[in-house]
Amino acid sequence: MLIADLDGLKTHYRDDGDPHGHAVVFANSLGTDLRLWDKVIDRLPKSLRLIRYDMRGHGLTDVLDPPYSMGALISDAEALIDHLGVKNCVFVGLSIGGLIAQGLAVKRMDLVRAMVLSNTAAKIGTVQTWQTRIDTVATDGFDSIADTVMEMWFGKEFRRTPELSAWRAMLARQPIKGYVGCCAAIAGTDFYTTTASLTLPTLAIAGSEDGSTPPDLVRETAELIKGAKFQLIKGAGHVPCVDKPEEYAETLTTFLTEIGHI
Ligand SMILES: O=C(O)CCC(=O)CC(=O)O
Repeated sequence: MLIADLDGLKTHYRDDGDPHGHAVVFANSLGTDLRLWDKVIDRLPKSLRLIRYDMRGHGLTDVLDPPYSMGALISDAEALIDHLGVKNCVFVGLSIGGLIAQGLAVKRMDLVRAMVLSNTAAKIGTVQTWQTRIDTVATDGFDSIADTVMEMWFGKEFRRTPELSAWRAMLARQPIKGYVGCCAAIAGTDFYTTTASLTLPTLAIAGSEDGSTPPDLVRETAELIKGAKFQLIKGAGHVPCVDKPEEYAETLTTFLTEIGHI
């Protein structure tokens, strides 16, 4: 098991593939851990260096008291990448991970040469919707939101499979402090202006059945960035790396090839 001590924050990560290969760094969505990427990593060329981590308050990474700021989540990603001696990675961020990608690309152009904004936007939800989520989870726990969240996370077809219960369990087993801490970070983030200043190669991915960041919202963010590509995965929900992993890996591989990362 790999743990990096990032200025006191013990961060759980995995570093797979070729240690000398071009690096791809993956950042998770809210309420998930790094297993989110298992099916995609298995389908990517092993000539790549494939790094994924549990963000603060999630998985096996330290849980600090909430609230968290988006700046802190971006600094955590930055510190891990520096710790691993990586430069010029492609940063793949899903939902809150995509907010981290946008912030990191603005802050550290030397670390990020291209980004994949998966099921994300420059701004997700409103302060009010996130405050309601924080209050509900803090008072009633994950059972009060889990069924609704599963409908947002996965396309209809996948929700009929037995695997759904495992993802529901992953959500329910996240530390509540970590989850609400990250909800607060999303609530306070609006990257419209800074993301519009970005010029790095960008691929935006949306799921046609995404109930959290619907395709039009993802497309609107892609359109802020000159030259960004947009790919819709049909039948996928908010986490297409889980419910449509073949299509996701293929889309990612095509992009990595186009930009000369493979
Ligand atoms: O998935 C995320 O990182 C946050 C966006 C969201 O609304 C998904 C959810 O509600 O679980």
